[in-house]
Amino acid sequence: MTQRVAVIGAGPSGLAQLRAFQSAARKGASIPEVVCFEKQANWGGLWNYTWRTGTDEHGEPVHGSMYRYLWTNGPKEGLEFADYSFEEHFGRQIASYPPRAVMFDYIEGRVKKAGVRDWIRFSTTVRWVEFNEESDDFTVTVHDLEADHVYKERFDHVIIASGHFSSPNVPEYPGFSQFYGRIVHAHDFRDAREFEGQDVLVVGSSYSAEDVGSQCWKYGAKSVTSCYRSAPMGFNWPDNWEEKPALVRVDGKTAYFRDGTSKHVDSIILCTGYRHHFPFLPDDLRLRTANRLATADLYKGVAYVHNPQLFYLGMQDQWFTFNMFDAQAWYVRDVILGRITMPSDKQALMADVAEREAREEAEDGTKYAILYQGDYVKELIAETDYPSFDVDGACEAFFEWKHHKAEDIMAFRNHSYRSVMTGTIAPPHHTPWKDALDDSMEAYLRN
Ligand SMILES: Cc1cc2nc3c(=O)[nH]c(=O)nc-3n(C[C@H](O)[C@H](O)[C@H](O)COP(=O)(O)OP(=O)(O)OC[C@H]3O[C@@H](n4cnc5c(N)ncnc54)[C@H](O)[C@@H]3O)c2cc1C
Repeated sequence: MTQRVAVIGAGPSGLAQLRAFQSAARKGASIPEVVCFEKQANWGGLWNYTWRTGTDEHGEPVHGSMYRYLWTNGPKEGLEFADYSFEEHFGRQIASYPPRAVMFDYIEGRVKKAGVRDWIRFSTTVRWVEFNEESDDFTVTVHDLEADHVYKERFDHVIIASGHFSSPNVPEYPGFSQFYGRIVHAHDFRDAREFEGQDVLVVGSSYSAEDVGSQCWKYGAKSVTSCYRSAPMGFNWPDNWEEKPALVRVDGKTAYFRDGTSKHVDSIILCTGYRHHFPFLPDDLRLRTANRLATADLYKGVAYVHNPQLFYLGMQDQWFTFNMFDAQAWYVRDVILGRITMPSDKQALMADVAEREAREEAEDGTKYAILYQGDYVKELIAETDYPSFDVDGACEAFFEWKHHKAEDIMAFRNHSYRSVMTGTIAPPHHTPWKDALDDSMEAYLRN
């Protein structure tokens, strides 16, 4: 009987999985029946932008965490698909930090070409997955949101590609319930113009804090204050941006910090991260991991050690994104197709995880993390027919990116880098940082 594979989510990871199976089929392999369940009405995951916050048109939690004027944070040269370059998609090289509409178009271009849209059941949320010991397969319960119909199907393998930047981590601080400005998590941040003329407090010190704070500043906030738990971001911020140690409490519209200082604030944006959240999984199948390079309990970063018929994609802290998801998806495909044999003994699977964790813990620092993930991508692609690409070149692009941010955090997106697929250098782009209200693809490509 034909094997059946369920893929949960049609974001960049889930789409990588569909493309992996399609490319094997195109080369003549016999592949399982692949069904992808996507709760949104379109593909693209986080890159499928929505203005909505809270709940969607079906009353489901909104998945999107991206905002109106989001430009890629890292250079596109680090994430380019090895089987579908930006040049192939746009017919020419484009600048290194595209706005999200351009990224969506690029993501969509590859899967449109692959012709896998009809493998996806849109507006269909996975409600529950359980493993059947006797039949050695899974029962997946889904809700067709348009028809408002719940049904179950059986699958031999389940691949979780539901992302981990959608369920916000929302801390509580004394005085929040009395604060009479707006308190919003980055998950619900959509348009920086809302904060024009305001004193904005950004809680956190990672990418969200950096970019959301920068957006507020660029779109006219009166001042930005960011606060950190362990270390400041340390960039050369503009005059009206101040970094402070941890927030302790708020009183009225005054925020108090660990060093005893205080600041008037009109709005508070919590850039306090996300949780790995799988409300559709029972305890025995549910990944419990921090956002780290070596996820807990995943052999080769993908196969769930407690049930190796279950896979997770893209659960790592992400330096590499799209091409790492591809490397993982091709690996998972080849395990399912029987081209790769994983150890059958659980101890061996767990030993692999322990080794990865030990390596991650041996050293730290950004450069190390980038190299670590680069090595991981190399390791996986060496085992499959995913087109090999210049992973070291991608690491170089990330190093240059870090360097350019340290030089000028507000203008680092004006730099361009060399494509690791085609070798051409991206044209320069002058991101209009003060007034980039036209972030459409047309405006970008005109540049
Ligand atoms: C604000 C922000 C900015 C970012 N900027 C960049 C950037 O500049 N460059 C970069 O490379 N990466 C960036 N990322 C990282 C981003 O996580 C990845 O680019 C990518 O979107 C991850 O793909 P994914 O498929 O793993 O997850 P997602 O994109 O989150 O897609 C998961 C999909 O699963 C679906 N899903 C979830 N639960 C269910 C369910 N129960 N049933 C059915 N479907 C379900 C969702 O609807 C969604 O479509 C950013 C992330 C955020 C939050």
